[in-house]
Amino acid sequence: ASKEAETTATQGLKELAQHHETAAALLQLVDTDGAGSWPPRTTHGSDWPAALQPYHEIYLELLPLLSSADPSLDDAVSSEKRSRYRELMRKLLVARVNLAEVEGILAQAAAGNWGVCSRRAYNGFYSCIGVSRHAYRWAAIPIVKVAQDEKIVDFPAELDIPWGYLQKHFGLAADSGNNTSNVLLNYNENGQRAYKINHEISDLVTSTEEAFFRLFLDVEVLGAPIYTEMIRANIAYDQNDKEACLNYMNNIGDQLRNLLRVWYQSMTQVRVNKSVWLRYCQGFQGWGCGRMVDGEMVIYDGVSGSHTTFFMALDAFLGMDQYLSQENASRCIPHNQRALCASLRKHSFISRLQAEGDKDIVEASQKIVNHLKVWRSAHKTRVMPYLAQQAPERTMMTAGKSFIEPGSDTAHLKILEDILMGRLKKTMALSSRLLGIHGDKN
Ligand code: HEM
Repeated sequence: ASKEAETTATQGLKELAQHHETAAALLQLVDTDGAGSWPPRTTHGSDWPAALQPYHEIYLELLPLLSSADPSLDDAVSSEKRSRYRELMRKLLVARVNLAEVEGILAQAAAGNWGVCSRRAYNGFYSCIGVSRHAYRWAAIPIVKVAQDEKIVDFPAELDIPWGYLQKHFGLAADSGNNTSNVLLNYNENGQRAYKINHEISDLVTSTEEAFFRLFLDVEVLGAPIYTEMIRANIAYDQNDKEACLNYMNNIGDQLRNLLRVWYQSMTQVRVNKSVWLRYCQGFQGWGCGRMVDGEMVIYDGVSGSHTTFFMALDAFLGMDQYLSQENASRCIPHNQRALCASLRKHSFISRLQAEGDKDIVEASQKIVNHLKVWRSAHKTRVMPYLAQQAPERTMMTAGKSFIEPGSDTAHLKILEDILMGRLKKTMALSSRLLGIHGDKN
């Protein structure tokens, strides 16, 4: 979108924010975390304050060492490779990063002084540190057993101290990166991804990596206008303007169909290849290590598709409960995204729909829920084979579930399938409830 169009969009939102809490929550997200737009605006590297730039350079310099075409099955070889990568990263960080200056910039931003570092640069820096932490944690792609067995990782201060500021700023608590840091903020406004994870392994790995991560951006690009329609639908329903509400609900249905079409077209074997996804895209985004917090060992999960802002917001708009546990949400979802969803959930009118007077809105809601139901069913069917791929150098671990509990791979896959099935069933129940409203009337 042109700058002018974005300004108009923000202006429209400002107007709405005076009337409704949901709009105020979206405006807060767009203005601050989004640096004035959604998906969030970012810059990487050269537009940053000079003191932050070494991080960008170091990640890119070490990128060729991260992934390999032939992961070893020998623990000693893997350990040696990991130590080499980590030592090199530590050495470069110590040599080039002036931590006091970096802290100075982050402290200024924390105090609201954005003159020293634009929000777009701050966003890009969050991505760089998030991805660099994952690189340090694994030090190799594909990830290997010896690294999975490591439950406490001693990060360099250069990666820990900025992370503390960044996590505090965005309002979340995990040691690991999340979908916002590692995926969304990794793209600049031209759709270029700054921190790739595989370097010249094969065309298949490159194209799979590109297509897979790009889908999360595409969902947010297509989801952004839907947030405003949801808010307008809420306002119209609260004002008893049923005709306007119906229009907005129909718009949501149409736009959702388009968004999901992109998802269905992208999550295919041609674009996201099963033979390389698990080893070359997924493992790195996992985490599975942690630290002692108040005398208890806390293990963090890594980046999961379940962090996708759009699906969280849609569930909230429909009045569904949150997929993530409160604990996981507070670890992995930035505060302003959680606040938007909480507000959409609080103002959801779906459970208030009546047979008398709301028939058309009920129908429009049903269409939306049906789209979501079909997506949940497709997601479940399509993704399970990706998780079942062979990766002898590692044990099973999805990004969203670290699997610290023992069990066979089949048992673990069953746990995941059950989780997805549970969510599908809840969506089906909502669909039936909406159908029941008609049933009562007829
Ligand atoms: C190969 C690709 C994928 C695999 C193997 C996969 C796997 C999974 C698994 C195992 C879960 C449940 C555990 C957890 O919470 O992490 C999950 C949940 C979820 N995933 Fe995916 N996923 C894939 C792609 C995607 C994409 C591209 C999106 C969205 C752009 C997405 C969105 C979600 C959402 C929203 C949930 C929460 C459950 C729900 O709302 O039904 N996933 N995924």
